[in-house]
Amino acid sequence: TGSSRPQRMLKAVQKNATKGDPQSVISAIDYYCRHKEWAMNVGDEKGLILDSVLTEVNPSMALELGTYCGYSSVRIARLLSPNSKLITVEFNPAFAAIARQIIAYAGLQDKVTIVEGPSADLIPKMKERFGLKSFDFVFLDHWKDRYVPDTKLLEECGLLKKGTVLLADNVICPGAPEYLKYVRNNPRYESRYYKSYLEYTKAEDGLEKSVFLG
Ligand SMILES: O=C(NC/C=C/[C@H]1OC[C@H](O)[C@@H]1O)c1cc([N+](=O)[O-])cc(O)c1O
Ligand SMILES: [Mg+2]
Repeated sequence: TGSSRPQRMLKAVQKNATKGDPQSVISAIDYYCRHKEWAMNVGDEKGLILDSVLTEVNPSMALELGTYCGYSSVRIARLLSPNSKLITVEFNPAFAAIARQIIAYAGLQDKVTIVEGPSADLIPKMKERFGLKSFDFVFLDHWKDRYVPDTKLLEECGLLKKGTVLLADNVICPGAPEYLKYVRNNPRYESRYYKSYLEYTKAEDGLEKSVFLG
């Protein structure tokens, strides 16, 4: 049978990007997905907002829920300080396999740990498995109906600390209405919306940044 969209994305990276150069990997994926075949990467426009929030937070320990092909893993990991780490959770093994190769092509494999499986099962095991106390930054980009339950789980597992920043993709399109209600009417979060566009399209979408107040 034919190739998959993630496999074609990896091919585009191998063909058009420079090994060890994260920016060229990002540009190759954005070019492919804008001109050849759309894919659900956070993309270049929302990616600039992700970059600016990351630069502001400068996290030591970052978590990403929803790796897909690793585009945002590369965007995040390329901006991390030395010794800072990204843990990224992906449910779909085929996606995880492609992401591993794209992250390695960018030369960021030492900063990124991909964990395969359902976020609901993996989050409660994070402290013991990675010897970490809490996350400074969380990027939510997985199934939109998992944003609220997984945020509550992160709270319950003591994985958020005062000042932890949650950044959620797709709060408008496809939409995460329950999540917006949860973080916006919650005294434990200070939330704001960054208006942008759905990746590679003219449709509205945006990122919600929510600071956990402890
Ligand atoms: O479903 C989306 N993301 C969640 C992905 C879910 C699937 O990929 C990761 C997970 O293992 C699952 O198999 C999504 C969808 C659109 N979209 O326009 O449909 C745009 C986006 O940025 C998105 O993150
Ligand atoms: Mg998304």
